[in-house]
Amino acid sequence: MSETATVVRVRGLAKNYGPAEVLRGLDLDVHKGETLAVLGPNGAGKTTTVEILEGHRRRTGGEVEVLGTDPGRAGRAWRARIGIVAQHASDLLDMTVAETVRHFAGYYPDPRDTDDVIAAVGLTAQRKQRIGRLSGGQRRRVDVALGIIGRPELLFLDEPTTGFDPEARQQFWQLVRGLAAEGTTILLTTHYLDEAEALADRVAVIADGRVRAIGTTAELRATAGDEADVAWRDGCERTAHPTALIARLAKEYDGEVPALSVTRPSLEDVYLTMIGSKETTS
Ligand SMILES: Nc1ncnc2c1ncn2[C@@H]1O[C@H](COP(=O)(O)OP(=O)(O)OP(=O)(O)O)[C@@H](O)[C@H]1O
Repeated sequence: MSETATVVRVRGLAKNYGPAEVLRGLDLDVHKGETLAVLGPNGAGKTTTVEILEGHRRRTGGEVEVLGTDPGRAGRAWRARIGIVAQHASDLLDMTVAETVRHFAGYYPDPRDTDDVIAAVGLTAQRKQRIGRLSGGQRRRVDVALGIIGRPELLFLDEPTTGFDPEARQQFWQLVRGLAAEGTTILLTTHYLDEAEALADRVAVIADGRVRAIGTTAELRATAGDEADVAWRDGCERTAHPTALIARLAKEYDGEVPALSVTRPSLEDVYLTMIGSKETTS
């Protein structure tokens, strides 16, 4: 079965909102056990794509298979195999953290232990606090807890760390790495390139309703070619042959080149070029 290797298979996905064509032939595979990060500018269609994969939104056209099933027709058993941390936090009632997580655990056939999950998201001290009295970042952690309580095979994380302080982000990254190490397939959308670099096996860049590029961060960086910026006290130059330039400079200066630096394009530079907000050469 295709399910063993490919957990998500998308071909020619199209989505229109009225006259607006948001997705226009999007192709994407997510392999079993990998963490895939989806990047793209505001309005690129990341949430739309994720919600179609979750079965929460209808598509206009194309083929979609998630865990071997069309999410548009999937039932309860399929739903129990996926976990969702949506972009907009579920605003939950007057219940405490522990009550809420326990309540959601009841929806799944083989849930994780409630206290373990609360500890994993760093809310042990708040377990008896009402959700309404938590900070924004703490509420987001509850969302994460609810997303993983059912021991999902496939976890969707839509901008999960928005509003997290730096320490909470680091803790969350550890948590995601742990889930990945247990074999969970993870599809993550993010605006943070460092988050994509820290967590993702592969990165997909969505722009103009399609996947513009997909690969490891090293592969995406390599699309920038061999060019590097060489700068020194008396000048700077962009070149595909930085070593040769430095050798020449070393001769000119007869030894140490003053204030020498070599800079390769960052993932952010490559990304911004890809989505068209930055020129390739300066
Ligand atoms: N229910 C809707 N009705 C009409 N237009 C919508 C609807 N939902 C989304 N859109 C539009 O579709 C486009 C894609 O939205 P989507 O939320 O998928 O983008 P995104 O890549 O997740 O953006 P962000 O990075 O800002 O979260 C946007 O132009 C948005 O305005």
